[in-house]
Amino acid sequence: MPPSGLNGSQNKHIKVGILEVQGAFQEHKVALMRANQCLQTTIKLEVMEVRHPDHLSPDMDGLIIPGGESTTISLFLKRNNMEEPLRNWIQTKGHVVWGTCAGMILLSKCTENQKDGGQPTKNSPMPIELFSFQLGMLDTVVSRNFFGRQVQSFEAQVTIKAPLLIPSNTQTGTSDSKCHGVFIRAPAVLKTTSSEIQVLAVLERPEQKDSVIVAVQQGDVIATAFHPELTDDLRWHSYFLKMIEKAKEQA
Ligand SMILES: NC(=O)CC[C@H](N)C(=O)O
Repeated sequence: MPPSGLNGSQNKHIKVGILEVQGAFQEHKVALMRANQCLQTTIKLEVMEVRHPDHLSPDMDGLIIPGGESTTISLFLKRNNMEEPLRNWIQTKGHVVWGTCAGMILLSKCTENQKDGGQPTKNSPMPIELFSFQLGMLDTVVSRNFFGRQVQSFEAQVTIKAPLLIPSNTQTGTSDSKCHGVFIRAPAVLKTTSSEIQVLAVLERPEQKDSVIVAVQQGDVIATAFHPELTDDLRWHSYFLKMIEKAKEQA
């Protein structure tokens, strides 16, 4: 009998889309495939590119919004008439979405440090169609470029605050409560604005004597300010696949 990492996973088919506009979409794809192998399921995982409204098919189960530049990504989505289809797709029961870095910004309801062409202000002279938008799926206030400019990008240990629910017999990374975080001109969550938000990870900064929220979950939506796809630790991709399986069972 094949080992089953996920309950009742035999012969299932999961489709995951990756928004392929900018960022490490190839790395996300490889990590998803490896995570699925490591979970030792018999789930058939299909990874598909998402660049057009027609790609947002109702039978796609999960979507990753990779990093990049959130204004550019949102303008791409707008110009390709993907804003509403994407919102509708995310809000459909059983669909799971994960935003990394710029993806976290796009998923958040509120953003600080928005650049020109970002969120509309009352007296702005720019035509409205040039404004970027946010999907508003997370009750969070996110600060763009929270840690500084590109040259201030860094790598650091992140403290995981929630069990990532990975079976201990898999090779999906260490089982301790830390993971390696790659922060590239990363955002951070300044504030959570509802009790539905679960903090998944924080970055402890002893020098500043604070701890910054860098990963959150609200229902079937997760967001990480850092880039697990750029490390060998597959726990986040495994967690995402498990969320999909659970959402599929409940849908
Ligand atoms: N690595 C990233 O995705 C960076 C995000 C970028 N700083 C933004 O504001 O959109």
